[in-house]
Amino acid sequence: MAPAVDRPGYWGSPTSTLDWCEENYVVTFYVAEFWNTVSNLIMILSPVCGAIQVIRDGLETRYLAAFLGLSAVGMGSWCYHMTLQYEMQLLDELPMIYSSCVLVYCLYECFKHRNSYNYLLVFILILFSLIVTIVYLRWKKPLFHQVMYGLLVFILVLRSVYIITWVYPWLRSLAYTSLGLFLMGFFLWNLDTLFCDTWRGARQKMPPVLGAVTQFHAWWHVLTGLGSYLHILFCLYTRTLYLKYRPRVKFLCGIWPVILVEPSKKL
Ligand SMILES: CCCCCCCC/C=C\CCCCCCCC(=O)N[C@@H](CO)[C@H](O)/C=C/CCCCCCCCCCCCC
Ligand SMILES: [Zn+2]
Repeated sequence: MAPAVDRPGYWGSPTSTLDWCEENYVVTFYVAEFWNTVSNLIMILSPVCGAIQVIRDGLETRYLAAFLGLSAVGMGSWCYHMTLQYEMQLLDELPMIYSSCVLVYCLYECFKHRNSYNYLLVFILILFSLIVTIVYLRWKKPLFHQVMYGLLVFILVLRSVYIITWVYPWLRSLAYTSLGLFLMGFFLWNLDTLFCDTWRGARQKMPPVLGAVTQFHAWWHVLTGLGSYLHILFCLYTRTLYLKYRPRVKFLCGIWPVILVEPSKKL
């Protein structure tokens, strides 16, 4: 019998430049990396809930773009891990850059008047996205994408630290929870990549469901999905606080955080 990692499946041989630690086509013939695929559900569905809230409260379109961007990353990532095809990998990785650029815009423009637009920043972010896209299409090095994405995250973290240090210190817990989840996800992403042989060996000795717990790339999806969702809430809270809309965090069903603003204060 061929080793689990070489098992053929519905989508043929992988053409992506990255194949993750999860063994291919083990759970089903139709999904290359089952756990890495289904773990995207949280990244797809939670921002949909945020987007509905933005529409319902008539908030700025940029926040709708931020939530839908995160959902698009989740859908792209679903397609990529399901097929391991290069085109699907691009659907996962490029929207990570675009949606981070949307967040950079939101977070750096949060202390501006309502209905104000910074066309220069829009131009710079579109140019950056275009350059990253063109270079990455020609120079297919995952490290290039990772560095560019890491740079955007770093810019977001810097701005968040500025906001919670100098402007709204009481938003610390939201900002730190978001960052903590994100960094924990990144730590597991590294564990998955660096010690893959160890996890594969361990999984062979475990019952399948327990083995699924060691799919650390899937955990990275869950934790960064949650961290990114909370980060968008942080941006939205900062913005609506600045505009004096009296935002408050409400927990739907007692667990799921959303931002509510006063009905009379809609944009
Ligand atoms: C304060 C928290 C910042 C939150 C940033 C929110 C940015 C939201 C934008 C997009 C959401 C992306 C969510 C992750 C999707 C993961 C999809 C995925 O797994 N893609 C892989 C393929 O499946 C892809 O190849 C993976 C790329 C990983 C890149 C890792 C880069 C690490 C960057 C970490 C930098 C930490 C910097 C900390 C500075 C203090
Ligand atoms: Zn992934």
